[in-house]
Amino acid sequence: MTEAIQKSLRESPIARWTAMFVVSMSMFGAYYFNYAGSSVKPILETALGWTSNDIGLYTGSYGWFNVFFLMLIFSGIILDKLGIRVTGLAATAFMVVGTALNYWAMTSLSSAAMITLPLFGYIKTQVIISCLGFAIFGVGSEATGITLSKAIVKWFKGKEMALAMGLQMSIARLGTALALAISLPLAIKFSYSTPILLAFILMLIGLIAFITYIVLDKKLDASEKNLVVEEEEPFRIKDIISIITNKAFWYIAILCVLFYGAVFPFLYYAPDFVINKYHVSSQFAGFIPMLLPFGTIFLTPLFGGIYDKKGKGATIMIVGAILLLIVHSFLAVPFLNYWLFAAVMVIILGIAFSLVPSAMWPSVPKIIPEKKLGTAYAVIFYIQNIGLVVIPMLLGVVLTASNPNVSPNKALIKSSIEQSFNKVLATNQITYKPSDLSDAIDKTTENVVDSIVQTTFYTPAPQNEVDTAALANNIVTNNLIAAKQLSLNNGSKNSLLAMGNAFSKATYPIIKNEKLNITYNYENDILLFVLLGLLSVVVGFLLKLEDKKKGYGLESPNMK
Ligand SMILES: C[C@H](N)C(=O)N[C@@H](CCCCN)C(=O)O
Repeated sequence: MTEAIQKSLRESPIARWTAMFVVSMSMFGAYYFNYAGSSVKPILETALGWTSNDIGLYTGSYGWFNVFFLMLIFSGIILDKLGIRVTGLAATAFMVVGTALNYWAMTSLSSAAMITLPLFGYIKTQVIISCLGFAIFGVGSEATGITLSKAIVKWFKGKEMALAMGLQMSIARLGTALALAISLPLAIKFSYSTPILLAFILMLIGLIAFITYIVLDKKLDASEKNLVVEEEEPFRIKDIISIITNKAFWYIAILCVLFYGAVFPFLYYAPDFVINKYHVSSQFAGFIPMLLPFGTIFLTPLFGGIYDKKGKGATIMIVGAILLLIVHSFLAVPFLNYWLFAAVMVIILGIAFSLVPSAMWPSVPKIIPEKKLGTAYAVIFYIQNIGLVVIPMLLGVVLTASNPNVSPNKALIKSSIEQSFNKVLATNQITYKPSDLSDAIDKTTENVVDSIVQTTFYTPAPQNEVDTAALANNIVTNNLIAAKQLSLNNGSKNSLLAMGNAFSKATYPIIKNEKLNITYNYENDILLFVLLGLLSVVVGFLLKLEDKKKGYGLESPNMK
C-alpha cells in the first residue's frame, strides 16, 4: 500500500481548507438572506403595504418551526444519526425551497388578499406565505449551521479547528455585510424583490457548493478506510441524556444565550439608541452598529488562531464577557453621550463578539464526543433561539414601561380613524355590523400606532401633541383617497378590515413626513444588557472552574 493511500485527506492542508471554504458558502447566503429582509423594511412598507406588525411577524417567523416544532433538535439528531452529507443536503435544499416560496409570495401574490387563520386572525395571504417560506428557510439555515460545525470538527480536529470555525463565521458575516451594504440600494434601484431574488441565487450557489463538499467528504472517508481510526459507537437517542447532564455543556449553552442575547437585540435597538442618547442624525445612526459585524470578519479567525496555538479557551470567553459587561456599563452612564464614544464602544463590542464565539464553538467538541456533536450544537442553538425571541420581547416591555409618556396619542389617532371609516361608509351608504366596525377600527389603530412607534425609531424630531394632531388630520384626508382605491362595495367584516389596511398603508408616507418624535429613554434596557453581561462573566468563570475540575482541556491548545 502506498504512503499516499494510507494518509487521511485531512492531512492535506489544501484539501481541508478547500472543504472549509466550500462548505461555508451555504452560510454566506443564509446570513445574507437573514439580514436582507430587515434592510428592505421601509420598502416593504411602501411597496406592499406591510405594517410593522406584518414585518415583525415575518422576522420572527425564522424560528417558528425550529422553536415550536423542535425542528432544530430533530436536525441535530438526524445529523448524528444520518451524517453530514444527508443532513447538509436536506438543510441547503430547505433553504432553497424556503427562499423560493418567500420570493414567490412577495412577487406573485396580491398584497390586498386576506385570509382568516386560527392563531393569526385576519392576515394578508402574502404575509403568511412569506412567513412560511422564511420559517422553512430558518429550519434549513440553523440545520446548515450545526452541520457545518460538525464538518469542520471532522476535518480539523487536532489541527486549526478554531481558526477554521472563525473563518467559517467570517464568511457568514460577509453575507451579513453584503446584505447591510447592498440590499436597500438594490431594492431602490430595481425592485423590493431584487434582494430576495439575489438571496435565492445565493441559496442555489450554497446548494451546489454543498454537493461539491459531499464529493470531498466521500474522498475523506475513502482515504481513512484503511487507517486504524478509533471506532465510535453509533449515536443513540439515550446519548441526549449524557449531553444534558453535562454541567460544562450547560455553562456553554447558558453563556451562548446570555452573550448573543446582549449583542443581537442590542444591534436591533442600536440605531434608535444612538439617535436618542448620542444625538446622532438619523441618516448616520445605522453606521455605528454596522461597525460591529465588519470588525468581527477579521477578528474572529485571529482569536481562533490564538486559541488553536496557545489554548486559553475559557479565558478568552471570560475576557470577551468582561468586555461585553464594560461596554454595556459605559453605555448606561448618562453623561457619556458623545457619538464618538458610542462608536468606540461598538468597536470594543465587536472585539467581544469575536472573542467569545471564536472560543465557544470550538470548545464544544472538547466536552462532547464527536458522535453526539450534532445534537449538542442543536441544543445550544435551540436555547439561543429561544433567548433571541424572549430577550427582545423583554426589552420591548421594559422600554414601554420606562417611557410611559412618549407613546403616540392613541385616542386621537383612533378618533381620526373612526371619522375616516364613518365618512367612507356614509358616503357610500354601506351597511355594517357595529361590532365589526369597532373591531376594524381597533385593529387599524393598533397598526397605525405601531408603525408610528417603529418609524420614529429612524426619524426623530421634537415630540409634542401638535405633531400627532397633524398626523390625525392627515389620516382623515388621505384615507378617503385610499378607501376610494379599494372600490369598497360591502360592509362585511373582511371588507372593513381591508379598508383599515388601506388606511394604515396610506399613513406610512404621512408618518414619515410628519417626523413625529418619540424620544425613548433606553436606560433600563441598557441595564438589562449590563445584567446579561454580568451573568455572562459569572458563567464564564463557572465554566473555567468546571473545566479545571473535569480536565476537558479548554485551556489547552487545539493543535497537537
Ligand atoms: C445564528 C446561529 N444559531 C449562530 O449562533 N451562529 C453563530 C455561529 C455558529 C458557528 C458554529 N461553528 C454566529 O456567531 O453567528
